[in-house]
Amino acid sequence: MTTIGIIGAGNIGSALARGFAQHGYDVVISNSRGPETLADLVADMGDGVRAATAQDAAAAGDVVVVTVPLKAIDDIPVEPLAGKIVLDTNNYYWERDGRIAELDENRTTTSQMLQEHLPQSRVAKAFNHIMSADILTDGSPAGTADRRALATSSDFDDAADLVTRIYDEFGFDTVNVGPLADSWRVERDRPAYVVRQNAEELRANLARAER
Ligand SMILES: NC(=O)C1=CN([C@@H]2O[C@H](COP(=O)(O)OP(=O)(O)OC[C@H]3O[C@@H](n4cnc5c(N)ncnc54)[C@H](OP(=O)(O)O)[C@@H]3O)[C@@H](O)[C@H]2O)C=CC1
Ligand SMILES: O=C(O)[C@@H]1CCC=N1
Repeated sequence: MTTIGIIGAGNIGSALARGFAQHGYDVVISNSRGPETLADLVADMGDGVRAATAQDAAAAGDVVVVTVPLKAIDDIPVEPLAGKIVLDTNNYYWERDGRIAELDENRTTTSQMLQEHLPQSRVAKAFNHIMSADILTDGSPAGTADRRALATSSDFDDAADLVTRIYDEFGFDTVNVGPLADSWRVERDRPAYVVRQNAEELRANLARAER
C-alpha cells in the first residue's frame, strides 16, 4: 500500500486527499494549525485518511504532495522528504505571497524554488493548472475522446512517470513539459493555465507560452 503525505489541507489538499483515498491509497494530511483542526475534514473520507502534523505527513508519505501558499514553502520539512518524490501544486500569487524577485525577473520557477528547498527530493509539478473543484469531476477513463490533459515537469524521469500514472488514475492524460526550468510554461496566466484542454491542445498552449 502506498501512503500519500499531503502538506496543505485547503482547496487542493482536501480534493487530492479524497481522490487518493478513492483510488485506494492511504493518506496522511496536514496543515499549519495541527491535526485536531482537520478532524471534521477527514471524518467522512474513510479509514484510509488520517490527519497529522506536517512533519508526520512528510515522514509517513512514500510520496508527498506540497500544496501550501508559495510563501510557506520554506516551512516544508526537509529531512523527512529526502529521497522521496514530492508533488508540487504551487503557484505564485504575488498578491498573496508577496513579491519574489527571482520569479518576477524570470530567473527561476515555482517548482525550482521547491526543488532548491528540498535538494535531496525529486520534485515534480502536478495539479497546479486545474481548479480544485475540477480535480474530482473532470477525469474520464483512458482512451475517452477529448480526455482532459494535465502537465507535469521534473528534473527526474521517475517523478514525471509517477505523476503520469497518478494523473491517469484521476482520469487525465499527461503532457510532460520537461525539466523544472521549463515549467514556467504551465505557471499562472500562461495559455495552459486552468483551462480545459486535451493533450493536443495542451501541447499547443505550452508551445505558445511566452515570458
Ligand atoms: N485553489 C485552486 O484551485 C488551486 C490552487 N493551486 C495552488 O496550490 C497551493 C494550495 O492552494 P489552495 O489549496 O487553494 O490553498 P488554501 O489556502 O486553500 O490552503 C492552504 C493550506 O496550506 C496550509 N499551510 C499554510 N502554511 C502552511 C505551513 N507553513 N505548513 C503546513 N501547512 C501550511 C494551510 O493550513 P492552515 O489553514 O492551517 O494555515 C491550508 O491547509 C497554492 O500554491 C495555490 O496557488 C493550484 C491549483 C489550483
Ligand atoms: O493557485 C491558485 O490559487 C489559483 C486559483 C485558481 C487556480 N489557481
